[in-house]
Amino acid sequence: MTAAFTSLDSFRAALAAAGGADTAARDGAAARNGALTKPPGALGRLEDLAIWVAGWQGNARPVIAAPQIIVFAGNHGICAQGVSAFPPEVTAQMVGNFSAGGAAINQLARTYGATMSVVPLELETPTHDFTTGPAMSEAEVVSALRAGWDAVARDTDLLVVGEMGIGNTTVAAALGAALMGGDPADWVGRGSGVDDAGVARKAQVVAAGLARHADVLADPLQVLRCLGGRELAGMAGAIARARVAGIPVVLDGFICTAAALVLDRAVSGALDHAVAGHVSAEAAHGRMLDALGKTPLLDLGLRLGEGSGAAVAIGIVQAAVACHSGMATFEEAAVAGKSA
Ligand SMILES: O=C(O)c1ccc[n+]([C@@H]2O[C@H](COP(=O)([O-])O)[C@@H](O)[C@H]2O)c1
Ligand SMILES: Cc1cc2nc[nH]c2cc1C
Repeated sequence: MTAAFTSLDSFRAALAAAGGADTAARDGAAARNGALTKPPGALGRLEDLAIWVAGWQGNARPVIAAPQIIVFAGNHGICAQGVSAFPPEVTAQMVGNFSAGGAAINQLARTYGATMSVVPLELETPTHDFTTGPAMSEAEVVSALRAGWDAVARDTDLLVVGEMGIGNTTVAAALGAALMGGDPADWVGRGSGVDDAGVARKAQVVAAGLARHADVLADPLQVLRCLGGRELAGMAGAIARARVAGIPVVLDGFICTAAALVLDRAVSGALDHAVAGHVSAEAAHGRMLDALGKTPLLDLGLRLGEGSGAAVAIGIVQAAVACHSGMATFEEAAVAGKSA
């Protein structure tokens, strides 16, 4: 699926042109849900999830036969400022681990029958330190958006995007602060394990980035370019592609949601095709999900990234769809309906 955009403006236009869910399929699924052999509402949020998938798949009896997980990787100039507990080489080393099948996300992909691919984005060329200049040029951010767009397979029926990028919790915090406002200190956390001094450094770096790029804060795609990272742009490109293609998406943790937030702020309704798979232990994630009006499916204390929380939530969506599409109706099973 080759991307139809070559600039941030044409990316925004492609996203804005996306259609909505198929209301006939959604209404059909709601009617079917009401006829299934269970007390009304007894499957709770699973019922809403199945109807939501039906709308985006355009099928009142949806299936999840081809879930896809894509892990984007990128490196960050701000790592030189001591914002992570791990050295930046770990990003490329983990890409090797993903390719060899040794990471958590490999095991989760296999567990839920999802295909998994990893997309390293110029790891040997970290983004520019955003405290001294824009993280990326327009050509660089568009290239990463296109890599994400093109990575979505044609037959995908449920998409998870994840990331690997030492330093990227500081990037996500900068995006959160830029797009939602508030004190930089409230957006930063321990990430992959920094101490109190590291958390304080992260807050200073975010504050410096906001001051340096004050002139672009009103434009979400320029915020992505100036304060973001390649793996976040890759995720944003893939989520946007899914929106245009009508593929439902499960969002992962803090970094994935920050990338998604950019789309929501750039084009209203851009995340109508997305649910929140989980809430991360990184405290600011919950605030971001609240702002997006998304209630996470899981709260397991995860703070790994890689798409791991969303991958576990694939199982929940599969369960919802299996019940919806596989259950008998009261009539088919000759079960008496509610008497009063
Ligand atoms: O997904 C999350 O909510 C999450 C929370 C904390 C850390 N991470 C992962 O840890 C890395 C970033 O942590 P850090 O401390 O280097 O900014 C990056 O590879 C993320 O995938 C991910
Ligand atoms: C080892 C390691 C694995 C990861 N997976 C996602 N982010 C990560 C960060 C680190 C440090």
